[in-house]
Amino acid sequence: MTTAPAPGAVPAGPPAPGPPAGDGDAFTRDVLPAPPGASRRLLRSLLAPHTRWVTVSAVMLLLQQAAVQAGPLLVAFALDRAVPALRAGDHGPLITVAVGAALCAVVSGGLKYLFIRRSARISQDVLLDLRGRIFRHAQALSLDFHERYTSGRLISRATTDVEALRELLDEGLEELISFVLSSVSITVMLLYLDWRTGIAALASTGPLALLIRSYQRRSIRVFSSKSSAVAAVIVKFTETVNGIRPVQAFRRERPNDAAFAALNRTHEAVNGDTLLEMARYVVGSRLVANFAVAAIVLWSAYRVATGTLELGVLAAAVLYLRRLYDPIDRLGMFLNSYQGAAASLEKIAGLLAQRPSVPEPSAPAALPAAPEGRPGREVVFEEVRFAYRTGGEVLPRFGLRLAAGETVAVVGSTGAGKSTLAKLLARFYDPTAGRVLLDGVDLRELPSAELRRSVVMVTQEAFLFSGTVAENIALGRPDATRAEIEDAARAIGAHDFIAALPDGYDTDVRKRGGRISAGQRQLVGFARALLADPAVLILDEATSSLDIPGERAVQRAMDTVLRGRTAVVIAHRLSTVEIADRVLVMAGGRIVEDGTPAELISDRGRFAELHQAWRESVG
Ligand SMILES: Nc1ncnc2c1ncn2[C@@H]1O[C@H](COP(=O)(O)OP(=O)(O)OP(=O)(O)O)[C@@H](O)[C@H]1O
Repeated sequence: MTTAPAPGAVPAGPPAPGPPAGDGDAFTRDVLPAPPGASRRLLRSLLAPHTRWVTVSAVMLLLQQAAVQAGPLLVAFALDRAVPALRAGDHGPLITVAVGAALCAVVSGGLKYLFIRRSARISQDVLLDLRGRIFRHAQALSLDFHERYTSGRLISRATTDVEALRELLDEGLEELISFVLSSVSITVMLLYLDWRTGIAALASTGPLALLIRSYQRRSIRVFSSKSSAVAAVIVKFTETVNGIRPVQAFRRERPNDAAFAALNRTHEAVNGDTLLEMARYVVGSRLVANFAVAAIVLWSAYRVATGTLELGVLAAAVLYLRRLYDPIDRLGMFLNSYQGAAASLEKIAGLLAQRPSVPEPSAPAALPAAPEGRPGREVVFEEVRFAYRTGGEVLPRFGLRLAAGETVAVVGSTGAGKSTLAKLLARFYDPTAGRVLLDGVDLRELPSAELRRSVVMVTQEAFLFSGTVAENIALGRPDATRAEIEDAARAIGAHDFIAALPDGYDTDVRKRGGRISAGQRQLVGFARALLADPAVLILDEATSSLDIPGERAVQRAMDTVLRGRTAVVIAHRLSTVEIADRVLVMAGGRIVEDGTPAELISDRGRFAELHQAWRESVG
């Protein structure tokens, strides 16, 4: 069957460049859009399972603060009552004060210990939960997200941003509660001593509130840049380490050093900005506090002079006023950790708000039962068009039918769209228009478990996870027995080299001695695919690391793995093309030739030229 471009299809040619990834792109700015209030909802959902213990901890802290605040009252009682009573020969009140002070010390120490233990457990549980959510979500997000977001940013979200929340939970909330409690108790004391002074002290909190608001507004921006600056450092680090081979091969160390130093300096500068904001706040708040104390003292002195206020009350009021303004620095600490956590939570909420671009179907469909004896499943691309999110149209509208059990080789120049076609079939992306059908069922309607069972893609870089060789082969069928794993390896021709590894199939692939070559990795990838036994198998340049002397072995491995299923092979070898039932030649995103190898050779088109060149290179 041949492809028939639909009428009105976008003309073939190089894809148009996509929109520049400039400042307008949320991905470059590191703050992904999240619905309003998402950070608050996220924090609430994280704390919800701990409501009971959060309440208990808050009560513990309240009682602990009450025990601390009782200290001055006991001193007052000792001076006013206990000392005169002692002079009169009564030891009782002083003993009561001593016992009371000891009790307060024990209760306050004990409660503080319990509070720290409990709050640490809550914060650790919350962080565990949050890190788990980030990890699960990252795994669920689609390929196009990961291509743009990068692993460094994800690491930064799961580490430094989660750490910012830990600071708030561990220290910030305690600071806030002690600030509120001491402010309220001192204000009550002041009002009790002299209500006019109390009201004046309360009035002075107006300018302080304005100061706090402006600090909050400015610092959220600074903290957001701080989190992005840390992320940029981690992104550069991971990119360099992931690409260490080309970095060393092309001597990129020096330019990399310079780029890294620049990012580090930005990080330093942004950190400096957060400290500067904090310093501004502390200086401003002290200024307001000192001004308020001076004004109240001046006014109270005038009242003392006119006889409307006692000197003792003035002295006590001044002492209390100082104590009222002291915790304002502590409030600064809280605001600092709060802003840091708010900026980080916003980024995490933005990440968690991302939805997979290839979502699970809401109404999943099942594949029809395959007719007895028919290998593989039929694949149909129906009026499909495709553009990557960051680029122009790569595949103009096309239709294509692959019969069940057919082995189809796809050839074409680099950038022709071969991998893109394969990725649509494996549903790493959904088509921009049209449908991809597997035995008549739209891939979008298949539950991902069913889809991954039915369609398997083996790529050039057969990735091995940490674990044993056997576990790596069994990836597509974790319940496979050891005998089945070995059978698959034997069928592919990988058994001999695996058996020669230090611990055979139990060799850890990341440990010394377990390192295997690129070609061997590809054989493991083949064994994995054979064991998974999908109805449709896609091999994307999967044989490129296998050496020419092993050609016959490769041929056997390919024959084995392709037999009994529908196969799409992005072919780089003549031998692969020769075993195909059908060849598709792609150019500029279009299928320009389609037929059996023999037909295409006799047609004298592009494939015939390619075939000729291959023949000559093989000699
Ligand atoms: N993730 C992506 N985002 C944006 N554009 C992409 C992406 N991947 C590929 N492209 C573009 O799509 C076009 C087709 O790429 P594709 O990888 O499908 O080609 P190919 O035929 O497999 O090439 P090769 O033989 O070099 O692997 C190219 O122009 C490429 O720049």
